[in-house]
Amino acid sequence: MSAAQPITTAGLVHIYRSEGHDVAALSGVDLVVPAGEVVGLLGPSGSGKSTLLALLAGLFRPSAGKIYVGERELSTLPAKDLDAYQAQVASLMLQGARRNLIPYLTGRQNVAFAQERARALGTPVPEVGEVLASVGAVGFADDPLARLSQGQLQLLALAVALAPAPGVLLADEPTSALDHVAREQVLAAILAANATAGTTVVVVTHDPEVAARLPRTITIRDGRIGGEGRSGEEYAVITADGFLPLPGHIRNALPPGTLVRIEDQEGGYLIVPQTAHSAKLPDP
Ligand SMILES: Nc1ncnc2c1ncn2[C@@H]1O[C@H](COP(=O)(O)OP(=O)(O)OP(=O)(O)O)[C@@H](O)[C@H]1O
Repeated sequence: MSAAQPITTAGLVHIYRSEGHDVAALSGVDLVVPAGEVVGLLGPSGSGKSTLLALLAGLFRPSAGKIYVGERELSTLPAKDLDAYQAQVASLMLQGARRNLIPYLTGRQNVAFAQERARALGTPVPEVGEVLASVGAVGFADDPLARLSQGQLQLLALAVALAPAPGVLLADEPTSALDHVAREQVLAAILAANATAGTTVVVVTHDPEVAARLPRTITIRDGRIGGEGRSGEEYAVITADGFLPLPGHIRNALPPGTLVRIEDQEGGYLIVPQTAHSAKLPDP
């Protein structure tokens, strides 16, 4: 069982190196998630959300930058400690329930199996029945997985992720491809894990209704933090090196290369694009 952990990333960069070309998936992410917070990660397809989640889970190392989870710094953590981190501290729920479940085991057996590494490391883990009850999966925990609905499988995938009572839950699209009722059950179970155990939660979602239920959302755009939502209000976020990503609709109006003046205003700042008139140099 692990206490809730704060997460901080500094200048996080990830480049996938493949034959012929490299892909920069993350290009400088500065993220702060206090211990016990629930945060939604939003953003267009290919913007880098899954890559960020995988790096936070310690699946691979970043190309540059730092990832702090509690006292640990993941980019330089020895392999043995990274293994213990994955077993005891951070649980990753991959997109697609079945990718988190061993198909020939029941839900109950899957949860027990998911606790083995933590047990072997001497970490106390909750009773299997307790984990299943916490997500509302007791009624179908002994059925063959092949007989279960998509929503039931997703609840079991969540139970597997919560099996070692992690301090951090990282969930990639946990409500995609679910009907309304199942989506509510999965979301409620995630929020309950946060409320009862204080688990820090980072959840990737494309679903605006799910995003609206989260207290804070972060939008990733082109491998950077492009904006934050707080209680339905959207904000742009200034990066550590002083850059200000423009919201999408303003980006369309101000193409790359546009010159703007930043003017002090009462209570704020005004961005004034250069016009043909304002660009005219004064007569000598
Ligand atoms: N294993 C890989 N090898 C090469 N490029 C990759 C790999 N995984 C992801 N990418 C590329 O990295 C970029 C970010 O991908 P990522 O999957 O992190 O985005 P995403 O926001 O999670 O997308 P989606 O919402 O579609 O899941 C994309 O351009 C993607 O094509």
